[in-house]
Amino acid sequence: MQLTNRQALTLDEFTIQQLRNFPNATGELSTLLREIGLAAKRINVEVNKAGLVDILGSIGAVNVQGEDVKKLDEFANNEFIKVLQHGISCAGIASEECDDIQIFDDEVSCNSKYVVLFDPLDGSSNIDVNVSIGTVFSIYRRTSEIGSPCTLNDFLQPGVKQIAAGYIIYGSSTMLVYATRRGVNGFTLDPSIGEFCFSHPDIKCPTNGNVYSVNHGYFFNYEEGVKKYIDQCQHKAGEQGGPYSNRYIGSMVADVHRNLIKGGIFLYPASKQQPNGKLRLLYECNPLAFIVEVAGGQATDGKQRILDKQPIALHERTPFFIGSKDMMEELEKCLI
Ligand SMILES: O=P(O)(O)OC[C@H]1O[C@](O)(COP(=O)(O)O)[C@@H](O)[C@@H]1O
Ligand SMILES: [Mg+2]
Ligand SMILES: [Mg+2]
Repeated sequence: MQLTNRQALTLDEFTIQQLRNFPNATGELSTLLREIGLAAKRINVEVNKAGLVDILGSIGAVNVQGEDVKKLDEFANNEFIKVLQHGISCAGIASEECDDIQIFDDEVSCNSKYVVLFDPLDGSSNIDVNVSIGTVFSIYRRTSEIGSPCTLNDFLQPGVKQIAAGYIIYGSSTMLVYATRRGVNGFTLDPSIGEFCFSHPDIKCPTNGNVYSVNHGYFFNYEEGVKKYIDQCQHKAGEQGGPYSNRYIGSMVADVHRNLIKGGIFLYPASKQQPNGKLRLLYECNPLAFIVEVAGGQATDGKQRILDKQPIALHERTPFFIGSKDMMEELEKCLI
């Protein structure tokens, strides 16, 4: 039985082929996506042998968010920075694990047009227990002058200005999914050749679904509208007749990936303890909102479209609701 599709384009081949549609393109974005693919493969190798080598557990420090930094968080962060700094397309980065932006000030980087924001490992609480985790990234064209070092303002752009965004999910297989305004495509890592291969063309988010993803433990701390919607999910019959199913992995990339493919909604609302929610606008919510919107879904903070929010600070947090269009519209009615 032939299980590997040998016809599938690799990520590198795919991005090079895409260039044929844009004869004037410089190829910088394609190069950047391939560099991100390389960082992802390096991280994947470590994630896959995490129980065998001394890479589980914490480094014994907290990050700028006040959260415990795991060894794999640090490894993934360093790997991303190294690959992007050695590459030719990125002028600087912002990361969940770095207090401040990192400006690459060598000549090649100063002449690069893109900045990249990322959450190197998403789902930190799942790292040590072999549950799916992810990486999220967001790409903007810089607004500062090419030829000079990038600036903070290059990173504080609303999500609607993203040129591309994506995620890697280290799950039962490892996948890289990325979106440009033209569409969302998915690539599965084929371990036999060590390449991401084109497996999920033109991903569309189903307009409806049966799954809602939320941390029920905080239920009594959510605002009334959110509680009303969750209550509705528990009582309302989904397409298959029964009530909606609750699925909450605790790795947002994995939860949103499932809902993107099968239909569903993910909620991380504000609560009494976390009045701005938990998730970070720039490198968690914006990229996922961009991908899901290009795929036909929606994403809001409960009041406003995520992609329209003007960021004020690098690590700002926001309540986050994202998913299938019809489910998002139902939620909106409850939040009024
Ligand atoms: O345990 P909680 O409060 O439900 O939070 C889980 C959420 O926090 C996150 O782990 C935050 O991401 P990091 O692990 O990158 O900090 C999300 O992936 C996940 O959805
Ligand atoms: Mg995260
Ligand atoms: Mg993280």
